[in-house]
Amino acid sequence: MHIEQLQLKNYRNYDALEVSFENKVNVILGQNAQGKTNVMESIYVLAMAKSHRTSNDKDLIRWDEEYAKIEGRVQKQHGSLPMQLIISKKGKKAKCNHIEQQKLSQYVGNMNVVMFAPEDLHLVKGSPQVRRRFIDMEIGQVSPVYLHAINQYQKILQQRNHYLKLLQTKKQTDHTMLDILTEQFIEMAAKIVLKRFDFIHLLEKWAMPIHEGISRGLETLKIVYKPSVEVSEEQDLSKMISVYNEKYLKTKNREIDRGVTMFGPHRDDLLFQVNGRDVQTFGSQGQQRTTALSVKLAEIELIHSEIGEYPILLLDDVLSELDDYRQSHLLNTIQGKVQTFVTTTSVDGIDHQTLKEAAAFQVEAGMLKKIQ
Ligand SMILES: Nc1ncnc2c1ncn2[C@@H]1O[C@H](COP(=O)(O)OP(=O)(O)OP(=O)(O)O)[C@@H](O)[C@H]1O
Repeated sequence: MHIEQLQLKNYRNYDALEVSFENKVNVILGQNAQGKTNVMESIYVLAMAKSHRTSNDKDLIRWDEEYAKIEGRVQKQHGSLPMQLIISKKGKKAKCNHIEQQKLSQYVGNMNVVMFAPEDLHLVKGSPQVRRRFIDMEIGQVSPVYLHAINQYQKILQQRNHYLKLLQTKKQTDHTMLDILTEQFIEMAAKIVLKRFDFIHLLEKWAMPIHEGISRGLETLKIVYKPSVEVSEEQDLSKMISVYNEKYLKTKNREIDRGVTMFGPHRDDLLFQVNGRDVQTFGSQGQQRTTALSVKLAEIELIHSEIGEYPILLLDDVLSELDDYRQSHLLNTIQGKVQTFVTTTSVDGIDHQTLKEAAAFQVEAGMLKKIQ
């Protein structure tokens, strides 16, 4: 799939923008703080209804304005798909094919993107929260059911935490409500973790050969899902639920003491191993970069295998961060099959045929113009 046209209104430092892109590599050139990342972010937000760099939607609205609007026309195998997202201080409204979507979980997934930005290096060395967010966003793109489950889980988790606080502060003494909430919580937890096991399995399947290629056959990548409870990939839903129930009984008193939920997918993590060792702890900078790059490239293939179309790739400020070999590997992989956006302050040092044939745009103070 590819985005043919993008329109912005009051988005970050863009007052109004209307631009057509090409179904190949689109290079967005500009000095610092001119609006390169903002364009990339707007494409990401149009697809995911969430930013990759802020959890506060209001940040996306141009200062002193009431709302921001992103519109795009996405060309897919089965035709053209207009997408629209309006972000106001009251919330978000999403339209797909001119029809308002009641649930954002139904909207997300119609347009698929993979973003690779400097922050993605945190995927390996950052906190578990970064990796959980990555898993949820990526599964959500290919499975609206999962996105819905995650939203439900967050709601139950909040209610459960609230009730645990009441028990902790003795404003409540009856445990019946906690048992009811826990039953719902555990069912959602088990469903989410089952889906995550499947996803990680697939991601590893795609990432392993890619990583081997980038490391010239020297490194074997493994991706391991680390649950906060002793559940495993081999278990079915009912077995998992019983493992969670045992955990609940064991930790119930401590949870009440602390007033917070102490187990569940919101506490799980992901481990990347190269040649049997944890990359986060033992990996060199280079190995961490290769791992992040392999995972991103694997995501592209995974989305393609799940939905039958390649997603749009957004490379924000990362190309110049990669050495020549990794740069070439990346550009060779996407060449001719993935619509790609690349931001950079200068094309010096990026010497690849794909970029020489790219469409180029110049950004200056929130204005974007095609230059070639
Ligand atoms: N809500 C907003 N309203 C108006 N301007 C904003 C808003 N949010 C950010 N900006 C401004 O947008 C400008 C451009 O930001 P952007 O992150 O796109 O820069 P960039 O071109 O990617 O730069 P760099 O190369 O340094 O990453 C910044 O000057 C910032 O102050």
